[in-house]
Amino acid sequence: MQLRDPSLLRQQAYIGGEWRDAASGATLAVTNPADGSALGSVPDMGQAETRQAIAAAERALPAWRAKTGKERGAILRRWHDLIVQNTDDLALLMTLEQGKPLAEARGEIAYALSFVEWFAEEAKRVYGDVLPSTRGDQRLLAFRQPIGVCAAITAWNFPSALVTRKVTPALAAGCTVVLKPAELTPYSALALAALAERAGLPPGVFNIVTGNPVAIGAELTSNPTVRKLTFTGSTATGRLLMQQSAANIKKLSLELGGNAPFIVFDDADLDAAIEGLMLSKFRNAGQTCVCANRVYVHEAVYDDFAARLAQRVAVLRVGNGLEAGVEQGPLIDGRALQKVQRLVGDALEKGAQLHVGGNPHALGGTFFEPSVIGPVTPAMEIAREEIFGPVVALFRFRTEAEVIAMANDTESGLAAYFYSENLARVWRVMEALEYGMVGVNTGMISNEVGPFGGIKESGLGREGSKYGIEEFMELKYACLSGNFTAAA
Ligand SMILES: NC(=O)c1ccc[n+]([C@@H]2O[C@H](COP(=O)([O-])OP(=O)(O)OC[C@H]3O[C@@H](n4cnc5c(N)ncnc54)[C@H](O)[C@@H]3O)[C@@H](O)[C@H]2O)c1
Ligand SMILES: O=C[C@H](O)CS(=O)(=O)O
Repeated sequence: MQLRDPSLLRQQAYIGGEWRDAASGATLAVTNPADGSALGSVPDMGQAETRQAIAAAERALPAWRAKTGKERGAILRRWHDLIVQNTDDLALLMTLEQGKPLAEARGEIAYALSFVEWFAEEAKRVYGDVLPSTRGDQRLLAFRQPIGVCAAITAWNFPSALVTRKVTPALAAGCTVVLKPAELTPYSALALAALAERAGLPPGVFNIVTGNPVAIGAELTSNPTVRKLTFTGSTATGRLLMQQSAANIKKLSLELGGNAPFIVFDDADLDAAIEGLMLSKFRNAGQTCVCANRVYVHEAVYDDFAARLAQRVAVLRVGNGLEAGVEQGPLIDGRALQKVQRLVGDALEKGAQLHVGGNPHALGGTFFEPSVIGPVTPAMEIAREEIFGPVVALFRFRTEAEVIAMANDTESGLAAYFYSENLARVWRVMEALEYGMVGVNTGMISNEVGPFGGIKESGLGREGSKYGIEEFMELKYACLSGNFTAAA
C-alpha cells in the first residue's frame, strides 16, 4: 500500500485516545474487493470494548460540552485542514477497501470535507429564544444543549462521508461519539480518527470500535449512557436497531434504504436526462442509497431514450479503481454480485429485454457489466428491491397520474428524480412525489447544504444542512419567576 504517510493505515481501534487491539487479540480481515487480496485487519471487538469506549466518551463529555461552539469549531477546522493535506492517502485507502474509482474516492473526500467545514461553522450558530411571557412576573427562555454521548453506525458504501456527516454535527453540538464503521471498510474511518487526534480532539471525544456488529450494536443500543444512536445502513438493520433502542427510549436518526424513481416525461430534455441518469445510476457502481432504481420513461420517447442510453452505458470503462480512466469498479462482495444476477435473471425470465450488459464482467470477481434492461413490470423483483448495482431498469408509462402512482408505490421514501421542461408539471410532480428529497432536471442532489434524509421506511431525521445539528441537541425550556417590573 503506497501511502505517503503510512501511519494513516490504522489497524487498531481508537478508544479514549489510545489505539487498541481487541482484548482477545482477535481480528477481522479487510480485503480489496477488486481482487480479493488482503489489505490487513482490524480488532474484532465486542461488548467489553464497547463499554470501555462509552465510558471514555462519558468521561470526556463535561470538558467537551463546556467548550464554546467557537472553540469546538476551531478544532474541527484544524481537522478539516489535515484532511485536505492528506486527501491522496485517504482516497487511496478508500479505493483499496471499497473499490470505487480513485477519482470518485477523491470526490467523496471532498464531500466528506464539506460536512467538516459546514459544521465547524454551525458550531458557532446554535441559537435559542427569549419567549413572550404571558405574565409580568415571569421570563421565558428556550435554549439548546448537547444530547450527550452519541453512538454512530455507518455503512460501507461511503466510508468517509457517512462518518463526517454524522460525527461532525455531533462534535459541533458538544456531544461525544462512539462510532462503529462498516467492517468491510474500516480504514477510512480510522484514518480520519488519526487526523482528528492530530487536530487536537481531546481523548475520548471521538472513539471508534471495530468488530462484531451484533455485539457492539447490542451494547450501543442498550447502554443508558448512550443518549442517541445515529445509523446509516439497510432498512432491515435500522428496524432492528430501532427495536433494540426502544427499551430506553433512545433518540434516533436513521438513514436507510432507498428505491428511487427516475421519471423522464415526454417534454424532458433527453440529453440532459441521459446524463443525469448516468450520474445517478452508475456512481459507485450503482451502490448508493439515492441511485435511480426504477427509470420511468414516457412511451412517446421510450425507444429513443433506451437506444441512446444503451450507447452511453456500453462504453463505460470497468476495472480496478486504481487504474486511470476506470469509471466503474467492483461490487463490494460476492453477496452483492449474486443479488444483482438474481434481479436481472428474474426480469429477463419474466419478459424484459436486454439492451446492453446483463452478465458478470469478464474481469471476474465481483465485477458486473453496466446494464440496461426493459420494459420492466411490477411483477419483476427488480421493480421492488434496491438493486445496489450497475443496472438500469426501464419502465414505460403513459400519463402523469399513472407514473406518480407507480413512483410512490413503495415503502421507501428517500430520493426521487424527474425531468420535465414544463413549469406547472415541475411543481405538480415535485409536490406529489412521496420522498424526502427530489431532484428536478438533475441526477445529483447531495451536498452539505441540503437536508439529507428520507420518509416512510427510508428513515428518520436529516443530516447535513442547517437542520443537521438539531439531531444532536435537546431543546430546554426555562420559566423564570420574580419581580421583573422596574422599582417604583
Ligand atoms: N440513507 C442513507 O444515507 C444511506 C447511506 C448509505 C447506505 N444506505 C443503505 O445501506 C444499505 C447498504 O449498506 P450495508 O449493506 O452496509 O447495510 P447494513 O445494514 O448491512 O450495515 C450497515 C452497518 O450496520 C452494521 N450492522 C449490521 N447488522 C447490525 C446489527 N445487528 N447491529 C448493529 N449493527 C449492525 C454493519 O456492520 C454496518 O456497519 C443499503 O440499503 C443502502 O441504501 C443508506
Ligand atoms: O449512499 C449513501 C450516500 O448518502 C449517498 S450520497 O453520496 O450522500 O449521495
